[in-house]
Amino acid sequence: MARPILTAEQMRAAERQAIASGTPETTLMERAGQALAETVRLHVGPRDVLLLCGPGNNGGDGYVAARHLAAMGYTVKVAAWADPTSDAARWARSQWNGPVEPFASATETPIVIDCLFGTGLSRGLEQSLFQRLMLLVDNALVAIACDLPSGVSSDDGALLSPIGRYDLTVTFGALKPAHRLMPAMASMGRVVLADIGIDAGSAWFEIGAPDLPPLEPAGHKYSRGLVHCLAGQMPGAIALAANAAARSGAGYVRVSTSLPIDGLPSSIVQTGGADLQDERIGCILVGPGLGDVPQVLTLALTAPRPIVIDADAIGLVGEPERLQGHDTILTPHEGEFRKLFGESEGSKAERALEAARRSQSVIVYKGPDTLVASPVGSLAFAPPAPAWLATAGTGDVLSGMIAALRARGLGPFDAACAAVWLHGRAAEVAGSAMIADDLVEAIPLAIAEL
Ligand SMILES: NC(=O)C1=CN([C@@H]2O[C@H](COP(=O)(O)OP(=O)(O)OC[C@H]3O[C@@H](n4cnc5c(N)ncnc54)[C@H](OP(=O)(O)O)[C@@H]3O)[C@@H](O)[C@H]2O)[C@@H](O)CC1
Ligand SMILES: [K+]
Repeated sequence: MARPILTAEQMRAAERQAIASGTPETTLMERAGQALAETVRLHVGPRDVLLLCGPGNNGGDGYVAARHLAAMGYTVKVAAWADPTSDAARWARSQWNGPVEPFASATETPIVIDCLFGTGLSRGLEQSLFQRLMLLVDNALVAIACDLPSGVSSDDGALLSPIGRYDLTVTFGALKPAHRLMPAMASMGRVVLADIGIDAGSAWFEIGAPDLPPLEPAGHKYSRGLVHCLAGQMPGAIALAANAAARSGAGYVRVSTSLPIDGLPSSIVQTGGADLQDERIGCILVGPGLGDVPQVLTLALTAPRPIVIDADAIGLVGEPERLQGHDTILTPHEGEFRKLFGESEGSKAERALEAARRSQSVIVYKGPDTLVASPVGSLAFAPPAPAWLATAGTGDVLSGMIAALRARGLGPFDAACAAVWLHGRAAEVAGSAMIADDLVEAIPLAIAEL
């Protein structure tokens, strides 16, 4: 299931809404601190705990968690970097009966819980603070962040000051962009989302397992989706993409190529011609292995069909505005993105949305933190994907999967989201030593699990 992702401001608005509907702020904080303590109990053995509390509500969550952990039988120490400054945090502090030591005297402890700063972080931590925090975090057996590691900018995943490596991050109400964006996401460990009774909706969300179009009993190969791939100078890449399209459930995959391509399954048709006016085409795929052949992209853009533009073809687009009026999905990685859209300012999320708006295309902005942006402002964040996807050919596989799901009838944004999710899942199924060809083989297994 898709899960909403909220900026700090949206989260505060959702909190205000919950308070206006009759849930006091202290109740929300009680739920958050209790969820934090419960998550510790579920994941971590009975070792001594140190909670580090900041001045705001993140610190407030820490005092609540300390009380619950102590009641569960943990030996709990609390160290505060500053006295509470908000009413709710002052209340939480008053409910904690144990001692509170100064942050500077906190010593290494097996379980360290960072409740210094969360969504209210407004600048980097001062040096003495982040150095000591990193020492405590990196020397802990288990390090846990309350909402976010202190130093992370909630809305864009930037590090405002250096952070240590956490094993677990417990967040409340909704995921925040930083939980799914680099560089922050790499240091958060597993992210657990706790329900605290806040109703969170947003045009930004984490992609969940997709609903694929049902296969009609009376369907035939064309109704199940015809993907037409355009080969170029290095046909190996388009072969991989075509294979991935076929294994993603396209009824028919065809490759226009001037050279015979070795090793393609016989079910994938190779043709010398390129009749792109064929109304049965569900999606055209151009780019993998294309080389510097701009005519092929121009030809693809003459066809009034959905199109996936990947790899080399992205660099041949020229002006993003050229794609307006076409039904296009673009799949750039960082370098391809900057080549087409320039060195624009802003977070990855903002740049993805701006690129979608300028090109009136769905943008699959690839990386360890892949985003899918639509021209109308929807933004989907990929769930964490295996690191071993960073290997040659996996991008070609993704573009073939997107083309297949588009040809099968999903809209451009949904096709891209579904393919991104299945691509990550297929990589998990294929295992850490996979090559892109193994990833293709794993696609039907990932689909069969749905
Ligand atoms: N939203 C919700 O629904 C719920 C939210 N909940 C929890 O609340 C958290 C957000 O709380 P929050 O807004 O009080 O902000 P928080 O992160 O504690 O920090 C603010 C304080 O830190 C200060 N400060 C900032 N940067 C600093 C720096 N570099 N160095 C030093 N100081 C710095 C800042 O002061 P100032 O910037 O004014 O100097 C202010 O005093 C959220 O992450 C979650 O854990 C839950 O209780 C349940 C419901
Ligand atoms: K924190």
